[in-house]
Amino acid sequence: MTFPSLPQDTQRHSTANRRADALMDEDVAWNEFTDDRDGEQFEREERAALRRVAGLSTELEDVTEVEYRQLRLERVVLVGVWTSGSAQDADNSLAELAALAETAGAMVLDGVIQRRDRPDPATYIGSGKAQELRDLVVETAADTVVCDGELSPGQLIHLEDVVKVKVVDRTALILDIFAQHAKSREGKAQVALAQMQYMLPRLRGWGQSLSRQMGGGGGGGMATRGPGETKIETDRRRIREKMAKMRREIAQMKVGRDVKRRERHRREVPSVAIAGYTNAGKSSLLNRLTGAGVLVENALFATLDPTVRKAETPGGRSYTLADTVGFVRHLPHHLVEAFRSTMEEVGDADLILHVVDGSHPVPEEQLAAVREVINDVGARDVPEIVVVNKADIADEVILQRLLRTERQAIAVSAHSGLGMDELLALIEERLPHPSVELEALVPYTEGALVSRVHEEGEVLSEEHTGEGTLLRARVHPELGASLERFAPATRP
Ligand SMILES: Nc1nc2c(ncn2[C@@H]2O[C@H](COP(=O)(O)OP(=O)(O)OP(=O)(O)O)[C@@H](O)[C@H]2O)c(=O)[nH]1
Ligand SMILES: [Mg+2]
Repeated sequence: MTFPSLPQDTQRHSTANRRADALMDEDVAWNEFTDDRDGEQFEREERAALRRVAGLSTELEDVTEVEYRQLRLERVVLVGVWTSGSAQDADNSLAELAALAETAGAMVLDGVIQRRDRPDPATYIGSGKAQELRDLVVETAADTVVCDGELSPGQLIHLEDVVKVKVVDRTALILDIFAQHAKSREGKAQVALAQMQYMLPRLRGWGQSLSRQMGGGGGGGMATRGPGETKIETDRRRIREKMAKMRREIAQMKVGRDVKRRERHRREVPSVAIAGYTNAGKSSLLNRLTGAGVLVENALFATLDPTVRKAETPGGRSYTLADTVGFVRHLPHHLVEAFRSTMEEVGDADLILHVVDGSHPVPEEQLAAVREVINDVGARDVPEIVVVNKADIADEVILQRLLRTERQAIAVSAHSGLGMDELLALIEERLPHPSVELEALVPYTEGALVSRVHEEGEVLSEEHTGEGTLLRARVHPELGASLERFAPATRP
C-alpha cells in the first residue's frame, strides 16, 4: 500500500487557520454539558450497535480487525484543543495531525482549534463548539472527526452524539498507522497488543449503550443484565487472555534478539542507534551511510522494524548501525510500552545519532519529544550526536541556532551527502575505545588475527618486520587473550 504525500496544500491550511480563528474565543459555557437525551442519540446508538454486531458475529481476532478496518478513514475534519503555548504551536500540532491522518489514508477537509484551559471532560471541545463542529461536518460532508489528543471513552461517545459521525482520537490514529506499517512478526504482535489495550476500556461504551437499549442499566445481578453486556464480559475476558498470550510471545521473540545482541557485546562490536522524530530522515541516513536499501517514504512511521546494518569507520573499525521506530509527540503510552523491547536497542547502544529534521519550523520540539522517550527507556546516559538533517532545504537561521545550542551537533543532508565525511569521522571519535592496549608480533601465518585486530580493535601502529607484523593496538579483552602469546619478548 502506498501513502499519499504529506499535505502541501496551503489552501487547506489557511482555511484551517480561519476556522481556528473563528473558534478561538474562549468557550465560557464549557461545563454546560448535560446528559439530556433528545432522540438524536439513537443515531449514534445505531452506529454503535452496527459496529457491535460486526464484532459479535466473529471471532475475537476479527473484533480487532473489524474495529481497525473501520478506521480506514475517508473524509476527515480535525479538531484540537489549544491549552498552552503560542498560536503557532497549536497550528503546528494540527498540521502534524493532518500529516498523521493523511498517512493513515484519509483526506483532510478542514481543521479547527479551540482555545480553552483544558479539554471539556464531557465532549473534549466545549458543547457549544461541538455544535459548530457538527455544522462543519455537514458542510464538508465529512465522515469522521479526528481529535488531537487521547480522549476518554466517555468523551468519544458524547462527542459522537453531537457530531453524528465517527470520532477517533490521535492515539487510535497512530495505532492504526502502526498496524498498517508493521511488517515483522514481533512488530505486528507489539501493535496488536497495544490495540487491544486501547480497546479494552472502550468496549464499556458499547456495553452502556446496549444495556440502555435493552432497558437494563441498573446494577442488577445476572437476571437483569442484558445479553449484550454478558457478551461484553466474555469479550473482555477473551481480550485479556489474548493479551497475556501475546505478552508471552513477545517475550519469547525478545529472547532471540537478546542472544544476537549478547553476541555482539561479547565481540564488543560497538553499536550505534539512529533515533529521531518520525520523517526526520533516519532511514535515508542509514542508507547513505551503509547503502542498506531501507524503505524511505515521505510518510510518518515508514519504519517500524529495527534494521541493523554493519558499518565501518574511516579507520576500518566495525560497528553496527541500527535504524529505529520514529517518535512522535504524545506517542500513545501503550505503544511506548509495547515497543519497549525494540526501544531497548536504543538504550543499549554505545552512541545515539539523534536525527532531527532541520527544515521543520521548530526542530527543538521534536528534539525534546524524542529525548523524553529516550529517557523513558533508560538511555539517558548514552552519548548522543545531534544530526541536523535536510540541511539542503533548511532555514539557515534555524540551522545555526541548533548548531549553537546543541552540545554536539552537525548539519548534514542525507540527500546531497553534505556533511557525511564529518559525521563518519565524528562517529569514529565518539565510539568507545577497546579497553586493552597491547603490543604483539604476529607471524605472517596468522594473517587472520591481524585482520581481526583491524576490524574489531584500533590499530595504533603497524610495522612489517622480518618475523611478522608488529602491532600496537587497542582491543577488547577476548581478542587481547588470543594475542597474548605473541607478546614481543621484552628487550633488555
Ligand atoms: N530534502 C531532503 N529530504 C530528505 C533528506 N533526508 C530525507 N529526506 C526525505 O524525508 C522523508 C523521510 O525520510 P525517511 O528516511 O523515510 O525518514 P525516517 O526518519 O526514516 O521516517 P520514519 O521511518 O517514517 O520515522 C523522505 O521523503 C526523504 O526523501 C534530506 O537530507 N534532504
Ligand atoms: Mg524510516
